[in-house]
Amino acid sequence: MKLKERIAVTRRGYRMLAEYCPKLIRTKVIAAAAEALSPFVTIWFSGRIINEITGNRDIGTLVLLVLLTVGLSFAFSMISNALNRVISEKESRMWNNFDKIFTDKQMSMDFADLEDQEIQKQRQKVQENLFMFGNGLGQLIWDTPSLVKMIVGIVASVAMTASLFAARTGNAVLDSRIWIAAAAGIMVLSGLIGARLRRREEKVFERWTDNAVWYNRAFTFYGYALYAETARAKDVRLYRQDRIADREMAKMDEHNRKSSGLLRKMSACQGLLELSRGVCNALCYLFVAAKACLGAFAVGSVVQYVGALMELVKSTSDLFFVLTENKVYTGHLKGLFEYLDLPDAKRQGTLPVPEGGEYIVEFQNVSFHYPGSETDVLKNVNLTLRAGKKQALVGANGAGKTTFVKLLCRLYDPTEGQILLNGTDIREYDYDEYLNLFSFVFQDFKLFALPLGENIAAAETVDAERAEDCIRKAALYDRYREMPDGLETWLYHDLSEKGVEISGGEAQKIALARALYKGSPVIVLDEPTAALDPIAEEQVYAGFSNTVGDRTAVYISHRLSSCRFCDEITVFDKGCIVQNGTHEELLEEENGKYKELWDAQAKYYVQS
Ligand SMILES: Nc1ncnc2c1ncn2[C@@H]1O[C@H](COP(=O)(O)OP(=O)(O)OP(=O)(O)O)[C@@H](O)[C@H]1O
Repeated sequence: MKLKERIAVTRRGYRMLAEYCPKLIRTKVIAAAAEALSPFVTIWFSGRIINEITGNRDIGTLVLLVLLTVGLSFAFSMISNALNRVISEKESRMWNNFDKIFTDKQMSMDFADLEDQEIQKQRQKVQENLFMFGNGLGQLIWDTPSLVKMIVGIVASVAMTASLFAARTGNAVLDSRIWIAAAAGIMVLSGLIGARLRRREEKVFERWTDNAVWYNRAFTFYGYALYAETARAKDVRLYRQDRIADREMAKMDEHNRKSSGLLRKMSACQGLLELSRGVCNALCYLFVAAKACLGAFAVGSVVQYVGALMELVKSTSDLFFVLTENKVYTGHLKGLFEYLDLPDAKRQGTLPVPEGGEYIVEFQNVSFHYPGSETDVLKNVNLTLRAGKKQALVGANGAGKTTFVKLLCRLYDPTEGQILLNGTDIREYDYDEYLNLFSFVFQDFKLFALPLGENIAAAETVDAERAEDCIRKAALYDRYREMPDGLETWLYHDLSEKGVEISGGEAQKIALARALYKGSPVIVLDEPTAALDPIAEEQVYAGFSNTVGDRTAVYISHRLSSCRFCDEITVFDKGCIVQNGTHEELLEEENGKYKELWDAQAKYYVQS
């Protein structure tokens, strides 16, 4: 990456940190500057105290020096403690804040992208890099204060060692100015070695993480999700799927064994870096000791010079390291930004949805295939949903009914043709406003481990009267009355010990109540009564017209008898619409698909 781009990426990283972790970097920078200055105070005053003891031995000066040393160290440590408290409080929220970056993106990204394997791999890689290793934003947070420490360290140690080179011993070799250049050269060299090793380390790391992405995902699934999630744990026990999990975990052990070789290489790099620093330190010691032996300065100054030179070696080598690190973390940040910048096609529309009035949705020659597949699951579909119309969609499994609904709510866009709302392509409307027109109950709906009322209102504030009305319409009232805390009753035990477990049918009724509560002009129900017992189903249908009122309703069901109340029934077969009409009209079509489906079901209800 070119320097200009690295600067731009780093700046964007700082902007993102300011947005998601406000004031964290600023506080860390101040704490780092205080921390960096603190050892120099001790080094400088220690030198002065030793010189005083070995020189004038003036008690007053000694007491003053000791008091200043202790007082300043105390002041620095108080400042550090106060700042560190603020930092740890902010850092404790940091990972949650990072998590929010990903949840924000996942909420706004196109639904189709959530299923796209490549995009999911991309997300997993940047997420694991950040959360497992702190790469990218984490490095930026840690490296910025380190950079400040180094700069302060270099400036302070140069200031404290300047007199070392000026001090005369009378020996031409030791007094030569060449030592300044030599010291600078050795430090730069040590820094360059450090930087080179860091690049090597990063290359090894890259190879390791490339392989690790899949294994981490598999590890979470086979090592945790399979056993911990009750929905899966049941089947795992009944079908002994733990044996498959054991086999896959054994493969992962093999991968980890290979990775440990790479990790060994990484620690070898670290060892070499320490060695180069050690050599530099030894040379510094020799130089200062030689000058002191020849009487260039008092013993106390040895402490000052050695301490300051060591800080200089460390800071210079760290500075190179951090500058190299910038190449590394800007690479990780770039990966993060590429993921965050994936276009959200659904959110390009800006037209406001007309308020009130009648909504007519029209599918015009719509065909669709899922991302990554070439097979059209909807083929040239034409259908109009008029305001107030009760529309049923029926057909065999896999005929394309749910896919039709997914296009209606723009989880996906048609691959051919268009969908119009009051004559305008739905892609032109503001996405959130468009979605507000619909209430959905999908087959695979999900409720949350939250109070019942919040589940129904999909919000923290619940209109109790309205919620209870919807509960009644969804035939849940009897069960609701048994719930210990009414609308405050928590569902499931995940987050509350007092939570109630609910059956599949009860969950479906709650999902139905949630759709009714939203009160949108169009309600879409994908097999809303599949899990209901016959009496509850009858209750829902008996009140259905009343419930739906003059709203448009799209209704998918395999129980054809429950579609009879609809104004129009559309029959799907292999992605095409093959019939349209009322129940009676469709039954008259002797060789029609509808009659075939109807007869297949009806024979079980006819007494023999
Ligand atoms: N996310 C997906 N990716 C790829 N193909 C999919 C996806 N979802 C569904 N399909 C395929 O699209 C076809 C239509 O599925 P759809 O769920 O629309 O049928 P359906 O009529 O609602 O069926 P059912 O009555 O079983 O609910 C099926 O062949 C299915 O395998």
